[in-house]
Amino acid sequence: MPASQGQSTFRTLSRLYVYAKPAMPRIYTAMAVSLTASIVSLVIPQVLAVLIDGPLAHGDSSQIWPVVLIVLGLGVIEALLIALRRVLVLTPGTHIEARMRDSLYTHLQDLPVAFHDRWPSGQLLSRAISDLNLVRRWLSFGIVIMVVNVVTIFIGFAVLISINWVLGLIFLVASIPVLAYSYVFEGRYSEAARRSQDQVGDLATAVEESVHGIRVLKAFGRGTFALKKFERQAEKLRGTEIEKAKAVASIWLWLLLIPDVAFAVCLVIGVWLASTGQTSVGELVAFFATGTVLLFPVESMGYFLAMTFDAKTATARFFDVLDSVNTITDPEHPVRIAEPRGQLTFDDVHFRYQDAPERYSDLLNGIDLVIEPGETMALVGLTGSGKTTLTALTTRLYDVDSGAVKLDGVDIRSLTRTDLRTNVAMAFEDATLFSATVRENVVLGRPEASGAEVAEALEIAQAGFVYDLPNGLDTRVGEEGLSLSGGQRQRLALARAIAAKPKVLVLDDPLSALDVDTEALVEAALRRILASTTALIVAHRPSTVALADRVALLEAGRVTAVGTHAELLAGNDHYRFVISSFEEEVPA
Ligand SMILES: Nc1ncnc2c1ncn2[C@@H]1O[C@H](COP(=O)(O)OP(=O)(O)OP(=O)(O)O)[C@@H](O)[C@H]1O
Repeated sequence: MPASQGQSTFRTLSRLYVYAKPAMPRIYTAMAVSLTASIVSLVIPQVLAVLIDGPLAHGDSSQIWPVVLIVLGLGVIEALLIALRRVLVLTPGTHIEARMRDSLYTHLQDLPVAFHDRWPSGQLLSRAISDLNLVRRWLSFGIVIMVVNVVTIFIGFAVLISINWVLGLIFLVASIPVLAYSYVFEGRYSEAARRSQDQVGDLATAVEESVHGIRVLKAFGRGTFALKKFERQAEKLRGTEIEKAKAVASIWLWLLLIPDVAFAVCLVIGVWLASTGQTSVGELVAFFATGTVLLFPVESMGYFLAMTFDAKTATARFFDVLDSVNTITDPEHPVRIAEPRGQLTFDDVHFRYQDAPERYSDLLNGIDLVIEPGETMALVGLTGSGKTTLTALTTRLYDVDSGAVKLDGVDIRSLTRTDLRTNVAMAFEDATLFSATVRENVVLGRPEASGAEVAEALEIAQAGFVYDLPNGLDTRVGEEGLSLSGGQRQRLALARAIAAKPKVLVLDDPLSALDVDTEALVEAALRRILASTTALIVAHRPSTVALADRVALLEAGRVTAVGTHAELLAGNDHYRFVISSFEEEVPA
């Protein structure tokens, strides 16, 4: 259970203060304006009492119209104040929502990959969209009306008691079961609200997954399977929403019933008091008119309590993400490598994924490897041996558990992440492109790259096809580059890594989706830049191994052999075994 879940409503909601602070003057003003409107509405019955007990009782018709005009004037003032309240809270609410969304997005960008491994995207999406929407509605509407309602109810009770303390006390006693039920309601509703918001996140994940994997689902005819899964989740959410609605309905029942019963009791006693001359008709009318004014604040309390608990759980879910600590941060006193040479060293590196079973030894269990400046090292190993994981350590997508990865002898944790990632660029097998232009995608790692550098990177990656796109480099590629083929996406991702002009290039099987001819062309062009760049290339194909000066063999969490391809082929059984699992033969 997230820590925030056990916290009180007040404590959770008070955490919004940091975001709401700039808007607080307007929110306080809105409360004051709204409270004035409520007080005006409470004054109207008093004026009516004066009208009934004065001009009406004495048959003084000349005094009736001025009093009627006062009532009308008060009504107009109340309406204007309510309109002003709306104007006051509308804009600050949207600003707060935008600020919270910005900080959520910034934090998500900053959090390490390990966080994103654990959190389904739909849960993050629902927090960024629907939860923040709930918080905005509460801050710009719910909290103002809640506070004003509570104050109005207190003032109203005081007025009722001042008009007639016997009848007033009956109302006061009637409020006790309402308060008790509100307490029960909090527990019941808050729990369901949290469940519902979590289920919205699960549903968003299901939609995201099925849209993302639409080709696979269609190709395997598994659309019905996805639909059934979606329906089950949607049905679960519907059940929770009904539970919430039932909880609200039951508190509404009490909030409607109890004041009505109190009204009926007061009516009987009030008529008796008036008939025995213990109170005037005017007082009685004022009492019931005031009671009627109080009905809305009392009856709407169920709605606003539900809104408050929705906002509380939404706030808790927001802070669940924001409280997630980023363990991969910049050092307090970063080291700068004045002139990076590009030597990459793995020094007794240990690493395991957080969710790996304890009985497993470390996935990387003491890696020692030195890649000299300008050297191209191929990394070879059986599938699942940890090659991709090893490459991810070079840019601190994950941090080592012990040992160190070093750039020019400096522990990469001593560099700022920006410095590190400027010096080390990666291209992944699964090439992700963003919904932006081709150019924007290519210069992602180095926005200042010149036109000539972009053209060179595209040429090396054999990505000349971009010039044939409708708007050339300015063509927007679709979400994740889905409008391009796998091989085209890989070539753009490779061009992106090359355009970053790093000292160290880390390529995780970057040519796997290319046909043999294109791969040969890319390799020939790559050789040119690899001559001056340190490179670590995960190889699944003999042709990729052929690019390398030396090959490192990853076996059981360690680098068990380093040498030229020919040396390893001649003297290492495991290497021969791994190579034999490749599809083609490598020229020795
Ligand atoms: N994000 C993750 N969380 C937990 N375990 C992971 C994660 N990524 C990979 N693993 C596990 O770590 C092991 C090594 O994975 P890795 O992708 O590094 O291997 P690989 O050698 O690159 O494999 P391949 O040659 O198939 O690409 C696998 O058993 C995998 O299940």
